[in-house]
Amino acid sequence: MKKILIATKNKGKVDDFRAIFDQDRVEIISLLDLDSSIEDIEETGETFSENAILKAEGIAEQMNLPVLADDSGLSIDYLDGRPGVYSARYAGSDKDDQRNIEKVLSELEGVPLEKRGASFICALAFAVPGKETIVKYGKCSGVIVEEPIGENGFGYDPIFMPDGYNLTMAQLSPEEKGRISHRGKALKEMAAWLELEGKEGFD
Ligand SMILES: O=P(O)(O)OP(=O)(O)OP(=O)(O)OC[C@H]1O[C@@H](n2cnc3c(O)ncnc32)[C@H](O)[C@@H]1O
Ligand SMILES: [Mg+2]
Repeated sequence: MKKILIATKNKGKVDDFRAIFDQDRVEIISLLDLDSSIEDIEETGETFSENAILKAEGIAEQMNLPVLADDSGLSIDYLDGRPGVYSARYAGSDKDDQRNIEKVLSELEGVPLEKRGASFICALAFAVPGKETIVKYGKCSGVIVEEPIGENGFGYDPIFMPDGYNLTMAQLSPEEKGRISHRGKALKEMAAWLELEGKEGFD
């Protein structure tokens, strides 16, 4: 079985990737499965793609292995694109999903639904030691609802209702989320590109 290393310490992201890949053919491993001697990569970039490349190349170099990394976040129209690249730490350095959600909801208090448009964005980088890194993107548009609903997923999923759904992302099954999410779309683009180029693909 093929193994893919995802350069993330976010358990929710790892679960998302596991739901997207065919688990009988690909084993997903992440930084959570490796010993902690791996140096943390600082996300010093100003864009999703810069940070995705930093993470993928940083870990690929340390491990001498091909690595996938995603940098992602929520861009809210009414907040001029915030929290954006700062999504993980929007309410503080402890990366607390609950507090991040509360901050967003308080900033949108009283804002009507038609002005609550938002998009999840994902930049996905694939780094192979000694080769040029590839980056692909995915976007999922929707609205920010007024109260958190649902138990699945992670991050801002309970307050994000994707276009065409009457459910929040946290009410969708992991497989359904993978079909429509920013992460699922970026991964599909990446897989298609690797196939097109005749490169060693994922599955
Ligand atoms: O950097 P790694 O270790 O991968 O983990 P992270 O959580 O710090 O990941 P990012 O730097 O890419 O920040 C992404 C944040 O954007 C939000 N986010 C991204 N994708 C999401 C999704 O599918 N559902 C809900 N929130 C998401 C969530 O708050 C994430 O913590
Ligand atoms: Mg991060």
